[in-house]
Amino acid sequence: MAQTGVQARRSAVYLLDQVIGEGRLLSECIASGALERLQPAERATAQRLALDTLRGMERADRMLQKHLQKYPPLTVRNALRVATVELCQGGAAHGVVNSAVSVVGANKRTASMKGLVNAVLRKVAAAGPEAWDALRVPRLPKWLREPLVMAYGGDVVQEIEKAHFAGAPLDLTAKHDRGALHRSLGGELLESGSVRLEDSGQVSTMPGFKKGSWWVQDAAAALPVQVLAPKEDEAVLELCAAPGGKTMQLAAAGAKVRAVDSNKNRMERVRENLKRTKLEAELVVGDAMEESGQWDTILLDAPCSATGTIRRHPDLPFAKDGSEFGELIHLQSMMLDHALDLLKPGGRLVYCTCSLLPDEGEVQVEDALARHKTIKADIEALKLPGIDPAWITEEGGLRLRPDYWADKGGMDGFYIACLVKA
Ligand SMILES: C[S@@+](CC[C@H](N)C(=O)[O-])C[C@H]1O[C@@H](n2cnc3c(N)ncnc32)[C@H](O)[C@@H]1O
Repeated sequence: MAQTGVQARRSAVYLLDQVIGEGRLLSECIASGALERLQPAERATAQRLALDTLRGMERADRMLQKHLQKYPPLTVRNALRVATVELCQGGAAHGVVNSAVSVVGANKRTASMKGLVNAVLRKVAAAGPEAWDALRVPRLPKWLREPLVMAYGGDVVQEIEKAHFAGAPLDLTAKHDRGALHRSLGGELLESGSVRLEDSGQVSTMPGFKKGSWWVQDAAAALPVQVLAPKEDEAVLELCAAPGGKTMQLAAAGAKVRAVDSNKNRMERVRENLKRTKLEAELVVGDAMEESGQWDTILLDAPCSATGTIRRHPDLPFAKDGSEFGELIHLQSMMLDHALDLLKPGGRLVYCTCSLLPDEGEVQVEDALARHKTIKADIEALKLPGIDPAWITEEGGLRLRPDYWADKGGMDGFYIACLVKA
């Protein structure tokens, strides 16, 4: 058994311990150096194993519970989960079981459980992918499932869960020429303009990445700037800009962008992204609530629960419990009020969140329209190629869900509204 496989699995188990035990997001763990000591290939394997295990956690636990009389410590449970997902997704039993035994054996506190791990995983391997496939699609935790069932109904939530379980393809936004990007990388050119790839490999080694001809951006996340439709040389205030996917779209369209974000580290990523793509914007590290002046065109991509991105971030339902969402919802309404105050008469503002919760989308805009009598929702701006008019909501926003475009590989959950001042 290759030592590299053991390293990657050990790191995957560590990531799961952090997410489930400490409530940390994978992105935070990785940014703080959790995978730093691994070679690039091991790092990719560790991340893939952690993501696959989080997506399949409910099934893995159901497979394992038959063979466990009581729950072992979290690290051992996570080693069992990683191995179960690998086995049930076709991994070779001998290598997977031996690696899991090595991972557990390498830790003094868990070494005594090597025998248990070996015995349980051999039974899981015998049950195999058939038993796995017969289990239901993993469900969201109750704290998130309940409000979504209230909003969309149980059948839709099951479809959303299917999309979460399937994961997400890789969507790219072209700096200028989407046709050329499609010809160079293949995949599918979506009606909305994104190029969608199924199996990409390492992003930074793909043709055109170093030259800055494109960037990674979910097809749904690329829509708010299309709704705003900035013109060449138009001045745009972009509130909450980092890591800069929308900043690059605005700048590529020729807009003069003032991009504001309060997080210095995240703003560094905007700077790097602009440098790679050779695009320009004025970058401001600061609080959106302290912006002043009057603008014709504003984009507000407010901080939110990010529950629309679970296909890519299956750690979110495990790391969070919804307790901080109330604060975010309050911040969103304050930011929306402030941004509307910064809007000149006749100006337009696009408000968006990558959330599935109506409290962060439909309800925010409905309430803002009630508070600001001079503001109207512009429904025409939402009618973009690839967008079903049935997705336009009562108050005049656009609700996007992971179960939409199911035959094409889905999209992130998003809410977008275009508000104009009389
Ligand atoms: C949804 S993300 C923005 C994503 C970004 N627009 C993009 O497309 O890449 C929300 C951002 O809001 C920022 N943020 C949170 N509170 C803020 C505040 N009070 N002022 C400015 N930015 C804030 C966060 O740092 C985070 O980068």
